Amino acid sequence: MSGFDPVRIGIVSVSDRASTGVYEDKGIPALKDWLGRAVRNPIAWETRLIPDEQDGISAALRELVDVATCDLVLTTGGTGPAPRDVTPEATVAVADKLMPGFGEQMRQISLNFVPTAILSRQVAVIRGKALIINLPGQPKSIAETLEGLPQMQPPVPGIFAAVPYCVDLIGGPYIECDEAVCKAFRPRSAIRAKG
Ligand SMILES: Nc1ncnc2c1ncn2[C@@H]1O[C@H](COP(=O)(O)OP(=O)(O)OP(=O)(O)O)[C@@H](O)[C@H]1O
Ligand SMILES: Nc1nc2c(c(=O)[nH]1)N[C@H]1C(S)=C(S)[C@@H](COP(=O)(O)O)O[C@H]1N2
Repeated sequence: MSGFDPVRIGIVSVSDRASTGVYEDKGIPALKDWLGRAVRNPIAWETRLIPDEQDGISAALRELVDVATCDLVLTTGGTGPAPRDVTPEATVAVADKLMPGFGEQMRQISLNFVPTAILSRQVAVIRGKALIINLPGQPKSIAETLEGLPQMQPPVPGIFAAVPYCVDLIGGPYIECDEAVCKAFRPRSAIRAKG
């Protein structure tokens, strides 16, 4: 027994071209790589590679939360202004609650990497006992937004620092991070004593 709660994580790569084989999907591997390094809990993965279709994206999110019982779902792609970029609309359509701070913080972080950061309309929402977060489609933006720039002065925290406590608050598993990758923050009263 590892002593860590098991966590079920859904990953949705939204890309017309990757889902039809025009290019290889790099979104799912990039998310698995970063999360696999950052999260110490045993992870059960649910992955989906789908085109930029609003109803299909919403259906995948509903299925991952309601049927596959994911605690956390991350999407990548389809957050921009192009006509087929509809991931934020599909995500809001399945929301019980909006969590605007995630999108605000991601755009701030991304401005340190690209001047076009504000073109991402990414959102985060709660559905049931799951947190759903949109990330941009550029595979490199995954580590950029999740990890931030902890070495910078002053440090820019990545958005994943707030994910474990958010998941606590909605009744999910106690997520623990490898501090070398991500310094998660919880108020002292919420930190679980080591068993
Ligand atoms: N799943 C993916 N795998 C590999 N590269 C990707 C992926 N998604 C996006 N990219 C890269 O990031 C760029 C910007 O992503 P964006 O989501 O805007 O793609 P897009 O232009 O809408 O095309 P598509 O939906 O066909 O991936 C793409 O042009 C592509 O180079
Ligand atoms: N961290 C980060 N954020 C980023 C980018 C990036 O390369 N890195 N690309 C930007 C660009 S160019 C666009 S158009 C928007 C939307 O991207 P998407 O449509 O691929 O989701 O994300 C923006 N946010």
